[in-house]
Formats: sequence, structure tokens, C-alpha cells
Amino acid sequence: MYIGLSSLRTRTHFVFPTLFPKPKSSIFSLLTSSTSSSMSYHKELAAAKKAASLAARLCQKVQKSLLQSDVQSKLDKSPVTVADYGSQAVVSFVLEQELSGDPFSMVAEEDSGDLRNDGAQDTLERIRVLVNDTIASENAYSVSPLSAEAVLAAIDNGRSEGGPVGQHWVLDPIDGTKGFVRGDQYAIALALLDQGRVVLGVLACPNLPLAPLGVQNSASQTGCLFSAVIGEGTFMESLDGSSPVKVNVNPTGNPEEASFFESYEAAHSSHDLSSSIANKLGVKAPPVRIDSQAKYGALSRGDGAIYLRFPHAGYREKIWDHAAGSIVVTEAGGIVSDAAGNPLDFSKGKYLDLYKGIVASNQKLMPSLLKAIQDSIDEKAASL
Ligand SMILES: Nc1ncnc2c1ncn2[C@@H]1O[C@H](COP(=O)(O)O)[C@@H](OP(=O)(O)O)[C@H]1O
Ligand SMILES: [Mg+2]
Ligand SMILES: [Mg+2]
Ligand SMILES: [Mg+2]
Repeated sequence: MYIGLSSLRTRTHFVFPTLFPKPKSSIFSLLTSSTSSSMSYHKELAAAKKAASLAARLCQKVQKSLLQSDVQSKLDKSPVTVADYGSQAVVSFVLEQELSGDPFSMVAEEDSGDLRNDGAQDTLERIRVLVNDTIASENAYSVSPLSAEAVLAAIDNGRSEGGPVGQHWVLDPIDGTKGFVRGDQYAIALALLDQGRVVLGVLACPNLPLAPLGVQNSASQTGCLFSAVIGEGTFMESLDGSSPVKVNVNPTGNPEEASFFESYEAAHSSHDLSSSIANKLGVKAPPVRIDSQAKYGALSRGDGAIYLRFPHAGYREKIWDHAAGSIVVTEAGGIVSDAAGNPLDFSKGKYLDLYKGIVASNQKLMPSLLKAIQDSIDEKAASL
């Protein structure tokens, strides 16, 4: 099954009684009753939610009227749009404003290189206007409009290499650019590393319905903001503003009840390998294919029970593609590991060193899932 926006809009049986039942604890009460170690991320969490929400507003505006000229190709042939750059500039600007005075380091996907080339002036001007309009819409920052140079500098604030020492923000300004361009799912993914560990993650998913996948209808509201702080659990709220509700992964230990997520793009993850693993495990449902870390968000609230990702040989995963998503799932009670069950190590710079791929699930399914994965990998190797 492919979950794009169009198919999401046409489903009928809606059963999400109160979209946001009265929360048992709000983010505020939760943070005030938390342990001293996680208390220290209160300010960072508020800043991250604000930054990702504002960037989501910019992306939504662009996605509604995306022009062919808004989409460029990077050196590796992957797409990048004015919204990727604009989102990165907005997140960088908001974090600096909200956390001014603190040392600032950010590892982000985009850089200003191509925008400084001759012939990129029109694109840069479009980004500058988008960024300034978005910042002005917040009414909270009394700054004069940013110049083109200031926008380029904000984008380049994301040039850190990360690593095991100190704090580093990790940003994917649009994860799932291909989905974004297609009009489907994407996410703004922002995480904080502290001494090499992910301690906070925020995922803004503007096109993800608030109701669970498969049960929403055309009237369902879309736009979810997931947030997680280490030791505090995972919360979901509407991007339009609502009280956060705590979410948990699907607890099933029965593969027949479990559905699994994978990339929409077959070039990003082997669909054949996932299907062999699902068969071995006894999963009955067809794969749910969605772009971006929206998969981690959906998994954290129990829409499915498994996420499988097996990039083709030679591809190296980047930390910004998994940092926010992984803490959103682990704080909701799930497990995220490589295909051998090793935890992901975000302390090695921009890249993740992995065995074969990434897998996320709940505590009960993980042991048999890892076995099915290894059996499928061995079978594939023997058939070559
Ligand atoms: N050949 C490849 N194999 C695996 N992942 C890839 C890939 N090419 C690009 N990607 C990554 O897949 C991400 C999208 O994930 P998904 O497949 O879950 O939608 C992209 O993020 P961006 O869109 O931020 O560039 C990109 O980093
Ligand atoms: Mg990209
Ligand atoms: Mg990405
Ligand atoms: Mg991206």
C-alpha cells in the first residue's frame, strides 16, 4: 500500500473519536515534574518546536504552488528546492534567536554553495522573500528583513561536523524532498546531540493526518508535530496548535497484526528484501510506503509496528535522516537499530556506520524480526 496524500484523502471509515482527548499531562507539567538531567532541555525543546513549526509553514506555502524553477539538482543528482534552503534558514534563524548566548553548532543537510553561483540570484531572491515573510508572520522577532547575505549565512550555520563532544543540532530542513515535490509526505526533522547522544527530537509532518493512517477520511485534519526529550516520552500535537498527547508504539507481538513501513522510493531501500523479511516473519499486511521520517512519527503512535530500510550497496546513511525520528520512536517505547540489532551511533560525524540497514519496531517483535532479517540477508547472499 502506498500512502500518498491523494490516497489519504479518499479513505472513508473515520474512527478517531476525540482528536485530542484531554491530555493527562501537558508538555509543561511534564517538564516541570521531570528529572534534573532532562530539565536542562526545556528551553531547547521549546526553541526546536518553534523552529520546526515555522519552517513547516514556509514549506506548506511552497508546496501549494511549487514551480518547476523552484526545484534544482544537487551534484549527487538529488533534488533540492527553495523550500529546503528556506526551511534551513528559518530553523537556523529561530534557534539563534531563541537560544542566543549559548554556543551554537548545527549539522544540516544543505549549504549555500550552489546559491552563490552566477545564475542563482533569482532563486536566492525567492528564498530571501520566503524566509522574511515567514519570520514576519510570527510577529515575535523585531528584526529588519534579512539580506541575501544574511540568508546565506543562516544556511551555512549548519556546516558543523557534529561528533562526540558538546552539543550539536542536527537538521534535515526537508526530509523526503522527492515526496515534497510529488505533493506527498515530507518532514522537517530537528534533533539535538549532547555528547554524541540524541537527547531531543522534533518532527514536523505537515501532510500527515492527525488520525491514524488508514482510518482517516477526507475531512481529517493534517499536520503533526512529534517531539521527544530523552527520558520524557514522545508527544504529538497538531501543527496548528493543540495540547500535546503522549503517544506509544504499537505493542503487538503478533506479526499477523503488524504492518510495516518502508520508503516510497525503491531506490532508497530494497523493497524485495523487505518483502522477503515480512513473509518470513508472517506479516500479512502489504507494505505501507511513505516518504521521509513521517514513517518514524507514524510508528511512534502505533499506526504500524515495523519500519524496514535497506539502502542499496554503497549508500551511506546521514545522521539528519534518522536522529529526530529515532528518538521519537525510542521515547515512545520502540527500538531503533541496524540490521544486526546494534544501536545507531550518532557520534561519528555526518554519517552512520551501519550493518546493512535500519530497522525499528517494538520490544516484542524485535528479536524475531532481527532473525528474519538475518535469514533473508543470508538467503539473498546464497542466491547470488
Ligand atoms: N540511494 C539512497 N539510498 C538510501 N537513502 C537515500 C538514497 N538517496 C537519498 N536517500 C535519502 O533518503 C531520504 C528520504 O528518505 P525516504 O526514502 O524515507 O523518503 C533522503 O532525504 P532528503 O529528501 O532529505 O534528501 C535522502 O537522504
Ligand atoms: Mg536531500
Ligand atoms: Mg533526508
Ligand atoms: Mg532533506
